[in-house]
Amino acid sequence: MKDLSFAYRRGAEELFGGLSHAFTPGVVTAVTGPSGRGKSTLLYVLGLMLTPSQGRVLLDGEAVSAAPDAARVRVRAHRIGFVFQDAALDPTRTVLDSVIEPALYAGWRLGDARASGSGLLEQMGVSARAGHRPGEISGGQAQRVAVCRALVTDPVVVLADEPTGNLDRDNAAGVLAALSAAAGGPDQAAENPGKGAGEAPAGGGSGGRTVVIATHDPFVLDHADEVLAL
Ligand SMILES: Nc1ncnc2c1ncn2[C@@H]1O[C@H](COP(=O)(O)OP(=O)(O)OP(=O)(O)O)[C@@H](O)[C@H]1O
Repeated sequence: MKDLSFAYRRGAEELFGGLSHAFTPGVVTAVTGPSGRGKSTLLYVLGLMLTPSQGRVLLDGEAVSAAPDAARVRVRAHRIGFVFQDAALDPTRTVLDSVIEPALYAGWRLGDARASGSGLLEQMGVSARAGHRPGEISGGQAQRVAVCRALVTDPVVVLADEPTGNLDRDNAAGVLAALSAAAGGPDQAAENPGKGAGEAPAGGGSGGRTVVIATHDPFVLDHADEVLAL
């Protein structure tokens, strides 16, 4: 991101104040800061759901935040995975249907989406819950399912908003290990041997994925490769 600022309304407080940072594939970056400073908003801007009021989001050197709507939608669908706060799974869908939805939206064939989704659920240790609905699984399982959903299209960027927010230490370790494994950097999972941790293969070519986590959680801050304070 380059010189990035965002305001929810014209004349409203500018968040981030012209922030620049190069996120690196294979690296897990934790974004932290006091409540209300704009951690979630920054993730939405990086995820192309909000448009910066100043500055740019660049992906492989391309100013994707300034691209026309259709191109932004394509980048979001194919290259970015998002873990929403509190998992935010659709209560009416089964776990597997929730996981494969982004792949179907990105135009994948049903069989390919199911294969990718089932494989991820297996790796994350939640395949036994594939046919259940979110009301029938634990908070830790729901967060791991949300990580599967974010990874199903094999994106190069994974953005996670407070993914360990309401979890105990073991479940937080599991979710963090899954995200570290997704990054595929040198320290992946080895430092975070959480219970039931996933071993999601790193995508995005040999350099792995770029993983950005908005968090207050001291456990995540301790184990992230780098910390960016807002
Ligand atoms: N949709 C919105 N419209 C207007 N203002 C908003 C909107 N969403 C958030 N804000 C405001 O923008 C600021 C940043 O909010 P944001 O949720 O990004 O902060 P945060 O650092 O993630 O906070 P927390 O740690 O409490 O989750 C806050 O002042 C918030 O009230």
